[in-house]
Amino acid sequence: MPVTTPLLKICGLREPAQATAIAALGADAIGVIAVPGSPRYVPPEQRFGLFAAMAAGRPSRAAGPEDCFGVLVTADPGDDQLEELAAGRGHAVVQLHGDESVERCRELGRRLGVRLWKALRVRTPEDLERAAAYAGVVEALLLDAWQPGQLGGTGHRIPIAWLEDFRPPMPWWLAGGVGPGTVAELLGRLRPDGLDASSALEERPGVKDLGRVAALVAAVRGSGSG
Ligand SMILES: O=C(O)c1ccccc1N[C@@H]1O[C@H](COP(=O)(O)O)[C@@H](O)[C@H]1O
Repeated sequence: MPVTTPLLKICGLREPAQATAIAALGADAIGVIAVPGSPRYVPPEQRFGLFAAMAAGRPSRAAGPEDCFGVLVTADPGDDQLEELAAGRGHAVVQLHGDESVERCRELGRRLGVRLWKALRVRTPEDLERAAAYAGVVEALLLDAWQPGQLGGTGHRIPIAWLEDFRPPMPWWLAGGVGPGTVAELLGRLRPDGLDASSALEERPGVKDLGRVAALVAAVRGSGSG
């Protein structure tokens, strides 16, 4: 049976030139961090420039299903932040990386008018049982490793064995320590719809090593026949 190649998101960019280069290398999405306190935080007034730079690097220069799209990463946003997260600011998706309940996700979906992904930070295998409740409320789930005192961008991995039987009723992305050195093992054992990579590709927080990004794109594209 043919194996579908997962989509690839490169997260935590801060420089427009990197957004252009990474879209041109063939990433399916880029992520921009809107979580204050993160070393990858980008203030609201700089985000549109990053997504516009990404669009300039798209192979076809026209948005289509196969083109690179923008993801804005937030965590437990308050109502005073909704304006900066809403549609029309260059991103197609808002990734909710905090402790957002199903009800809060439903409300945010109504108020933001963008596609939503819910990140679950997985501390134990039982945490995976929370996934199904988000079906029909968000477009996709993203699994990341739980770490004390940090929301994301930690480089820590979820044990693969916990995920081998994970079949949520919606698309799912795998994050946490994804890089060119780990992708073969991941895709040999798991079938996520997408992979999300950040700190394993970095020279320093927010600055990617483009050689490592290219190696990851090649490894993911070489992983399947679909
Ligand atoms: O990257 C950050 O600094 C960050 C801060 C707050 C919430 C999420 C964040 N990043 C997300 O973390 C995962 C995994 O990153 P890594 O590959 O393990 O470094 C990814 O989904 C980022 O979107």
